[in-house]
Amino acid sequence: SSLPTPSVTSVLAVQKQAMAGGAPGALTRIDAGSSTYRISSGQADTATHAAMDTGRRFRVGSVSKTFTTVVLMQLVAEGRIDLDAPANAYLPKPLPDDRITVRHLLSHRSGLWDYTNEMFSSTVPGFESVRNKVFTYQELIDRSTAHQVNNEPGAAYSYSNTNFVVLGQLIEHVTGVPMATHYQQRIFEPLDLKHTSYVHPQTTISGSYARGYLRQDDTTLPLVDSTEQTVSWAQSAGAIISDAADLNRFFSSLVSGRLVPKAQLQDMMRMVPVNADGTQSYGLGLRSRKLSCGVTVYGHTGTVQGYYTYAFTTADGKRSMTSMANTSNNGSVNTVLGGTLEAAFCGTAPA
Ligand SMILES: CC1(C)S[C@@H]2[C@H](NC(=O)CCCC[C@H](NC(=O)C[NH3+])C(=O)[O-])C(=O)N2[C@H]1C(=O)[O-]
Repeated sequence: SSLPTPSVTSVLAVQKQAMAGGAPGALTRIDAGSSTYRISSGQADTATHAAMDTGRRFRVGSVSKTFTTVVLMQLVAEGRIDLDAPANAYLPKPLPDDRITVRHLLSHRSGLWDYTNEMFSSTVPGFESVRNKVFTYQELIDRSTAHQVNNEPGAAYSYSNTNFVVLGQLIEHVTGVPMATHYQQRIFEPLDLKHTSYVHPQTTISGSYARGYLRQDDTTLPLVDSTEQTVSWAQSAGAIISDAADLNRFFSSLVSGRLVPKAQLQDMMRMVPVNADGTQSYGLGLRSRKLSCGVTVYGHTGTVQGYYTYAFTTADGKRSMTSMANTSNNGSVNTVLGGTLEAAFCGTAPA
């Protein structure tokens, strides 16, 4: 492709910066045509000092939202769900506003309040209070609807985990099939994503994986090992486990039309700017970022206790990158890690 060669030196510099900022380790995998770049730094386990390596699995957080969107859009293509119908037409218990459509949920324009704002207002106590809990979708939705909405349906973009918890409930209510089965049969098996799983509410990660470390709000205190958790607070909004190779294959397959028909893919990739300079946009369960070299990449980011993830691909799927740092509650590390996008797609060094 006409893209500049990825800069391994720059990826390494970004990962070293992330570690200087407090991440025990980081990994980046770039798949560019027939070339694969595997770059890892630091530790996957700070107790055993096991080295990070790009083959390790990790919790992907909100990258899960794109997987949930693929399931939903397949059901749209099958004529079972209408994007512009009220979500209440498909739910067991109505949302407070009949005007909220399925499309509003997928584009974070429903206005539904994000219950994690309250759940994690105090980072480690919040995490410790839910890490072994199992929630129903309805319990999470009820936490949201106890609060005022952020905006009228469709009136603004306001990112909310609630939207994708409602979508998980909606898909299960319409089909009578659990999300785990949809993910497995509609995505993981067809794409042969051998290292991707949805094991909610199991707390452990199987195979080779990186441990995750949550920074405390009092940053002078030691990191908290947050690896084992149910992620029941997120489920269809954030509970998938994967690795870099599988995420690269998922996003390149998505944009190459292997997961949803053209009409649905076009719907997903119809982007609305969500930041001041228009370099970041959101479509349906999908982010895009316009990079310094003029390339726009499509994918999603993830933040779950102990793990930051960037997973993006070019519009033609010919180059994909996944980058992960095994810490969270550390905004500067998250921002620094985003520099791998410029290194991978523009071949440039971090600013
Ligand atoms: C929009 C985001 C950033 S937040 C959303 C989702 N992750 C969460 O909602 C987790 C929030 C708490 C995580 C925790 N932080 C605190 O507890 C702070 N008090 C930490 O850093 O581990 C995800 O993933 N999305 C990211 C996304 O889409 O990129």
